[in-house]
Amino acid sequence: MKVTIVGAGNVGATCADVISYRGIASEVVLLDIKEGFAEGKAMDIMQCATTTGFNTRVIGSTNDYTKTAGSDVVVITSGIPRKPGMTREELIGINAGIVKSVSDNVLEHSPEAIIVVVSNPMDTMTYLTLKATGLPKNRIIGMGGALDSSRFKYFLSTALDRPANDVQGMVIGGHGDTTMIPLTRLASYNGSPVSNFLAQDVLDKVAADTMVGGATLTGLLGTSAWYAPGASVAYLVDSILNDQKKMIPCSVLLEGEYGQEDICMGVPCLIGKNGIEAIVDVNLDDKEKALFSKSADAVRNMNDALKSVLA
Ligand SMILES: NC(=O)C1=CN([C@@H]2O[C@H](COP(=O)(O)OP(=O)(O)OC[C@H]3O[C@@H](n4cnc5c(N)ncnc54)[C@H](O)[C@@H]3O)[C@@H](O)[C@H]2O)C=CC1
Ligand SMILES: O=C([O-])CC(=O)C(=O)O
Repeated sequence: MKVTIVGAGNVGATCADVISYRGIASEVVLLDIKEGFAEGKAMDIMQCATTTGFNTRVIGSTNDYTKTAGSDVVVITSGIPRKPGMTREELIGINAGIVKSVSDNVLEHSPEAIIVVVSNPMDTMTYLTLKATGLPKNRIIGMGGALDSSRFKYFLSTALDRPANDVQGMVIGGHGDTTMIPLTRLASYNGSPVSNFLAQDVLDKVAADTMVGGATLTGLLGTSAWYAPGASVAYLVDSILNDQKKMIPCSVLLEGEYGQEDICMGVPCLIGKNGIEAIVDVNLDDKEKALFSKSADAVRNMNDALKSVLA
């Protein structure tokens, strides 16, 4: 199976590293516009093959899309990341043009590919890719909820002082500092509601920390995070290529689901060889439904900025 990652920066290269290390795909192509950069990242990763023991072939390409031909999955991580103090939404002016031209190029050489959109603002970039390519909704998947949920489980596990892998939980809604919805009511510690173990004020803090998880890391690192984002993309790609049908919150076109139309936002999806194979209804309560609707208003507002790009 072949995966192309466009944008060999922090997130793209980490994703390639995790995919190869875990043997998720037989071939990974890293592509970037910076001369020699993707080739360098690919060579560096390949020089781990004998020490970490993998057989994936990773190659780099400076903007030559012929090398990406026949990819099963294409991941778009090209574009600028935010700096401390910025929101993801401020990236739209530069990233919209990049994501649109990249999606045109990848489809020319991999017309059957499933596209995973990572560049921010991710929900709007997913909507842009869907509208610009005209592909069916199952083939355009926005990655954000997998990462936000892993952060949610991290903060829950820290509050519980128990291992993160014993914690279950999901974040839906927009992938933004104010639009994420950590589903605290449904989160569990090995099947028991987390509210059996944590007081409401602690749960509220876990939710608040999750929502600004990306901003906190951006403040600490000077640019946005890459280890958990890259690993989250690899987790999603694994479920596609190996037809695992995992339930992962992803940004997908909503056509009435969760009360929304003509918008891409994070909802729980079954992810398999056809991409988005189903959207799962988790029965939100009235308070969660109100948060989802408020989040949709903000994402829709951002999508309005695409009018000139899509014209
Ligand atoms: N959806 C999510 O959960 C997350 C999204 N992101 C987003 O992912 C994007 C990438 O972040 P980083 O890897 O940290 O940035 P980075 O700056 O390290 O890498 C971006 C790469 O894209 C390349 N690039 C720019 N224009 C290109 C084009 N037209 N074709 C090919 N390559 C091009 C650049 O040369 C650069 O190497 C950002 O927009 C960031 O906000 C980051 C983390 C999580
Ligand atoms: O925070 C950012 O800008 C990058 C991102 O989406 C994340 O790490 O969640």
